[in-house]
Amino acid sequence: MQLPEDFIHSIGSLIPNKAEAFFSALEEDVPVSIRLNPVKFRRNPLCFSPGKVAQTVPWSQWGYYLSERPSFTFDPLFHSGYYYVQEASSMFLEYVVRQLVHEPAVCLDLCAAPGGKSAILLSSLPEGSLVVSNEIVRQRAHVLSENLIKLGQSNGLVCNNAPADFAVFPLFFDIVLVDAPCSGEGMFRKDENAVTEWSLKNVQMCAARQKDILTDVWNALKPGGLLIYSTCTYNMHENEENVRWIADELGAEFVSLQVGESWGISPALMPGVEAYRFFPYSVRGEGLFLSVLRKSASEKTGTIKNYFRRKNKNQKIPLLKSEMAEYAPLLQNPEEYCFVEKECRITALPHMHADTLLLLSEKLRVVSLGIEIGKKKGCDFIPSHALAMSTRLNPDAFCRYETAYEQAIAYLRGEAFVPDQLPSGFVLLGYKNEPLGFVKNLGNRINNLYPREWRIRSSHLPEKREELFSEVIEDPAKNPIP
Ligand SMILES: C[S@@+](CC[C@H](N)C(=O)[O-])C[C@H]1O[C@@H](n2cnc3c(N)ncnc32)[C@H](O)[C@@H]1O
Repeated sequence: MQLPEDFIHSIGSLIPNKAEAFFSALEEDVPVSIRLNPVKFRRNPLCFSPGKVAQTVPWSQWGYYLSERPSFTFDPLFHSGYYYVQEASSMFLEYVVRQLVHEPAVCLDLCAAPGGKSAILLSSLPEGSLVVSNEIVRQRAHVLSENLIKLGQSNGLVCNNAPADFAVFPLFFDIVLVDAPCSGEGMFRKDENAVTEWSLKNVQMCAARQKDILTDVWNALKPGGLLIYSTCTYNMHENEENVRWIADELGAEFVSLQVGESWGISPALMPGVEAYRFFPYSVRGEGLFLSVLRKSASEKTGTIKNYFRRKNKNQKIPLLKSEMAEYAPLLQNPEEYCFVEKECRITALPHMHADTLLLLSEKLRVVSLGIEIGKKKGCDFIPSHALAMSTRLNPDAFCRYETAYEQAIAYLRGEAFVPDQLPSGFVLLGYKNEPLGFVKNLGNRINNLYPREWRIRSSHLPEKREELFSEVIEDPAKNPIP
């Protein structure tokens, strides 16, 4: 790897005693890891195929290092949201959440695409929490939405806004995660572009932009709320200097975490700063910096209740309680949801978050929220892919058809799907018992309803079909499933 001279010098002064170990670690292979989707796993516990898993990720209950990189594109379970391909260091957020958050929280993931950290928040925050996943770049916001829809949770909202847009929600969020856009030094091993785009000037530009982002969103955090700040870079300008600045200028105190001694996590490199650093010479993962700060509780208090006194005069999305009966059978525990309609699309919102979600929808550019149930088309109702992915789908609402591997791949490619015997009407296809999506059997033809933009585009199949999961428990004791 050809590293910029200035970067070599900056690492030399950042970690003089470890620089050599650092540069040799950069020449090593990138570890491959996945994080199981707990909600889908609990519902349908499958076993890893023998030899696929090398080790568990110590700071994550659901993270696994794989023994080699499989072709994820050709694994139907990847498309059904059974797991998320995620770099191991970033799974540390799961540990942070488990250690610090014990009450349901309203959480903003400000820089969320492609969605790895939102996936963790959605599955690790206490039951009853709500996660707003925001991404400023429109196209990336759609990728974010796709990734989160596959996870099948109903307690989320995906939006496409600038950090300053959250100024209309003063003191609203219990937790704000800023996984900031950065100079990406921690990704050099994974991403050659990160190396070519790096410069000292870019580091300064990133550090200044991070401060702007933090300033813009700060007022949206409740007094006493948690700010989790992270980057995937090593230099102090984007890390310790920025969190020191948050503590001093914005008014916050550092929150300490107890971390496992054998995990290889390093402390902050600046006195008086509490942070957790992941270097590739001591941790199996890429570079990560993470620090948690608690906003001073002394600021004037405002609670979410205040919002609801002022809001709802111009409610744009009518609640459709009267039509609930029609959609209720599609969900398990339908009494926990209300149904809303906008532009012929029906969405189920958890009752406990409906007011908050509707309030947020008034001010933000929403990409997706709750569970999109389906679309009205003339007299027809077409179930949406989000319903197929949802863990709240009533398993008895649709006829199901279990596909063979080749059929599953053909379906995910958007090809015509011709099984032997398929019930008529909407049918939910599955693979290894995990829903893949809907088809509509019209008798003379079968419509493939898998979203066009999400299809597998590659036309070849890998020579060897090596699946990550098998249903067969050959020796349960040997399968490292939690
Ligand atoms: C490190 S990535 C986030 C990764 C994500 N949290 C995850 O775990 O998958 C940073 C994100 O910030 C977005 N971004 C870039 N400029 C931004 C800005 N000025 N304000 C907010 N977000 C920005 C990028 O588009 C990118 O998606």
